[in-house]
Amino acid sequence: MPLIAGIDIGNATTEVALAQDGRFIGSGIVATTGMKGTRDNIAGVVASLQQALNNTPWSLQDVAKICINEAAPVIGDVAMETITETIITESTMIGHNPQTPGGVGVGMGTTIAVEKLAALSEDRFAQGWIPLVGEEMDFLEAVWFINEALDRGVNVVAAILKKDDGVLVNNRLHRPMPVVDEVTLLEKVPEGVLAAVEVAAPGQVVRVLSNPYGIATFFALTPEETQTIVPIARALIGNRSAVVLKTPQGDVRSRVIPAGKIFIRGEKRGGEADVAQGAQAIMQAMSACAPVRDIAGEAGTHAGGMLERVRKVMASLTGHDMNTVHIQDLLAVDTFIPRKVQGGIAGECSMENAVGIAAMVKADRLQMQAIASELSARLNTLVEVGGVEANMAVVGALTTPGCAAPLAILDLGAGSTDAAVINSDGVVKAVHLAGAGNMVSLLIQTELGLSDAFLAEEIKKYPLAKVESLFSIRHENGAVEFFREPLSPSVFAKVVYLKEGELIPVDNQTSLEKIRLVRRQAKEKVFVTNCLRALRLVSPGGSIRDMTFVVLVGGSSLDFEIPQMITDALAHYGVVAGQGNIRGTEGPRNAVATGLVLAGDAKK
Ligand SMILES: Nc1ncnc2c1ncn2[C@@H]1O[C@H](COP(=O)(O)OP(=O)(O)OP(=O)(O)O)[C@@H](O)[C@H]1O
Ligand SMILES: [Mg+2]
Repeated sequence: MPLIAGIDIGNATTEVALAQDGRFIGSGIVATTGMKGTRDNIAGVVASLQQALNNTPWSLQDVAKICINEAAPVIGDVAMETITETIITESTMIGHNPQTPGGVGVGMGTTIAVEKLAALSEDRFAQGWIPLVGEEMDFLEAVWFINEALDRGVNVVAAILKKDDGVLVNNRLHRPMPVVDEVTLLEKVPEGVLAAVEVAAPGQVVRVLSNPYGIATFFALTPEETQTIVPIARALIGNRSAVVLKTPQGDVRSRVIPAGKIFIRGEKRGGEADVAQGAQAIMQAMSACAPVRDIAGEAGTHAGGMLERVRKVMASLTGHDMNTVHIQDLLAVDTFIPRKVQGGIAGECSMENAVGIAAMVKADRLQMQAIASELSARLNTLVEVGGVEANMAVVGALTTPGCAAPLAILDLGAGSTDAAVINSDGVVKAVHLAGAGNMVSLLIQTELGLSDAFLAEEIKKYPLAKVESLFSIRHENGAVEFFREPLSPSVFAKVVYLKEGELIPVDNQTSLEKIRLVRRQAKEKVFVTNCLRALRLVSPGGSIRDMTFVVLVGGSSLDFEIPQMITDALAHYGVVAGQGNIRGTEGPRNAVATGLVLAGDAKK
């Protein structure tokens, strides 16, 4: 009864396939412990193996041989290079999304402390006035000041409040006007300067102040001055309310931070790319240098710092010298990050251009050998480093009913996207590329400005809906679903995701459409790009058209939309893609672990 176990240590999960006399008898899956390819993985390996054994009469002592994968970790995908930044050196705008601005419309006038309205001389009544209300003042008192001024004929056109009383104030005014509230740094708003205040109707966004020519019209700006306020207008796009102040010293600009260069050393040629040129330039340089040996960043820049960090983390975890850690692949994607506008008055954010990068470290056979020996000593069994993941994945994928060589596979994991082709003689060609599920979650998290990585992971995995009434929801595809029992008031009017029949609210002010768009784009940017890139590299003739069938395996092929996206993209090349079903029972999971067992068995 010799038992043999194949164990796939992944960036996210450690999977086990367990076989006895050439027959599979169990599987296990647990979250990977520690960084892939390091000693910390052992705890997860043991737990996963134990799980696979749980449904069998055997125990750890009965396992005669274990085959582990040659693991190449993907790290550094947390690094985002900001390439633009909006800086306001003088207080020149307020553009935020308070929950409750009051009124609607645009008002243009001079700022004044609310209590000073009473002291205005009559000849100044007609010019527009915008009172500033600090936190020490009760809203009723502020209303009294404004109404009293209006009654005397003072032309009050808008108001700016520190506290969140916008609606309370507006409801009591004798004349409707835009009221912006929650301006936390109100004391930084100078008195006696020209200002424009805009509040959009509920469900709408500001139109006048998010348009540079709109601002130029109000302040009678010259073409040169209009140039300098473009960043303000850009930062105000999508807000419900906005204030633009004209201060003589106002100095707003969008500047490009030197993001630095990336140097690529290929087997045949080297190349470089400027991070500020965006993802496309980087990926072009990458493909020109394929196959890549190592990647470095320019010293003293963001890019350099990021790639060196990757090397450093790996070196410290494996106890090797930094110079021996090679970065073998990198995926760059264009993205946006909400960044605090420097000099803003109400905690404004502006979406800045950025490049997200996932970097993969070359698998280190010696390191894997060390893990194998330690595991061997611990379990008192034979442990072998079985083989390269993608090669094993093909072997595993071939257990899918209806599959036979020649065949191509795509293993969509957490850290890497792997591809392999096997021809009719059984010869395998494989690649291992950086960027997969973790990168998608990271893009969702940053583009939606979520503080919580778990929420981003959930948004990636589950479809959205909007709760329209206590008895109905509208799914993201437009379908309406009714319920017999009333829904919980906690989800009312919220955007929710549907997880195993449960409605979970997304407590974020972003609209369903925006979340869906960000989610789908993140998946396309990572998986469609990587799948095409990977298939091109393994295709015998260098063209995706040479392939007919592609089997999708790995955790990310369980996604509710990624397989369709890839099928669609490959259909243009006449390639048919479908989800694998490993051993006819495991779905797209367990391919590498199953392949390790089969390869290990064959070696005997
Ligand atoms: N139901 C699901 N829908 C969408 N994505 C999913 C689902 N289940 C798992 N995933 C994603 O699959 C990924 C994990 O896949 P897998 O376990 O194959 O990776 P791994 O082998 O650990 O990583 P790698 O091969 O890169 O080392 C994670 O990014 C996870 O978010
Ligand atoms: Mg994997």
